[in-house]
Amino acid sequence: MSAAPVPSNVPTSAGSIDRLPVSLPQLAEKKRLGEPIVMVTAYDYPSAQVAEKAGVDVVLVGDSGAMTVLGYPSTVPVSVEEMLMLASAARRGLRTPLLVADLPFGSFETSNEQAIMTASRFIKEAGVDAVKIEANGVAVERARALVGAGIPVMGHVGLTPQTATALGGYRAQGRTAERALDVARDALALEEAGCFSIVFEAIPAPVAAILMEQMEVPIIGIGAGSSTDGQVLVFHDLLGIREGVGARFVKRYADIQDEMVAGVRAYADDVRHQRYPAPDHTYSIDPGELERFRSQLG
Ligand SMILES: Nc1nc(=O)c2c([nH]1)NC[C@@H]1CN(c3ccc(C(=O)N[C@@H](CCC(=O)O)C(=O)O)cc3)CN21
Ligand SMILES: CC(C)C(=O)C(=O)O
Ligand SMILES: [Mg+2]
Repeated sequence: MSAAPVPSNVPTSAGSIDRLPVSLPQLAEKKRLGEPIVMVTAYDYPSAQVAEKAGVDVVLVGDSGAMTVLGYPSTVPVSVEEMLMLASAARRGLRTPLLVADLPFGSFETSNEQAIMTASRFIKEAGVDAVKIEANGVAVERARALVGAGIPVMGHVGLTPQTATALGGYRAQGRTAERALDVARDALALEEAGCFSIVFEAIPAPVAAILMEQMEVPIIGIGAGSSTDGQVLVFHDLLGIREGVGARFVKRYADIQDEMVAGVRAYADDVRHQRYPAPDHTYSIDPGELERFRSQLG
């Protein structure tokens, strides 16, 4: 008996029944045991495969992909359709890590219904395990609604790039007592709303450390010091695939852009000097067939 055809909108590796992703309880257990949680972004099939092979715990299809792979000047313009394409591609390259996708700006703020409809698309069409939303005036209510609908939600506080204009640009947050209290309120409210984990982005390390005393869910930091339960970095930043965003939290572990430029330059050089293609790179044809072809062509 042959299997029924898979509808084109069903992610084939995504929902695969033999997949055993990192679970939410496993992340909570890592926090309890003090084992750091490793998260990295990925935006396509090869970057997801790299994250998988490197053995990370969580992969984030960040809306930073708006900037790193789509070339937008900020994360704000990226659409749900674009994010779904990135997330679907990442999904096909992953088995084990938990896959989380950012809900893009404008895709969840209007109503709880809009948030659930958007998040459901990420889960059903792209096969993600959870969604992430940035703190804003409505995020707590949306997080509660999403969790109530059975959708795992990661929160994001501190520097929230989707509302960076209101925050004064891509600037560290929580640098006065009042502003640190704002970050604390966001984090505690998102936790109370049912988020299984929260990202702390660009806040002073001592502020994060004090907040950590109160947080019960796993906290993933980026520019929040070493007290958090895990760390996240953008794939293209840590590998040097693009020029950095200039954030002090970026540590570069490779210079892949240099290697990629060198590779393409060597290829261009080979073509221009007729070193490529070599005979090994070409296809043969039976000499008789070739002679018939030549004579019939006229
Ligand atoms: N490639 C990339 N990596 C990221 O980490 C990232 C994105 N894109 N896009 C969305 C946001 C934007 N992010 C950023 C971008 C810049 C700074 C930055 O320049 N920070 C400076 C100024 C700090 C301040 O003035 O307080 C720094 O020194 O860290 C921080 C976070 C983090 N996210
Ligand atoms: C930096 C992480 C937390 C993020 O939100 C993204 O990559 O979009
Ligand atoms: Mg993001």
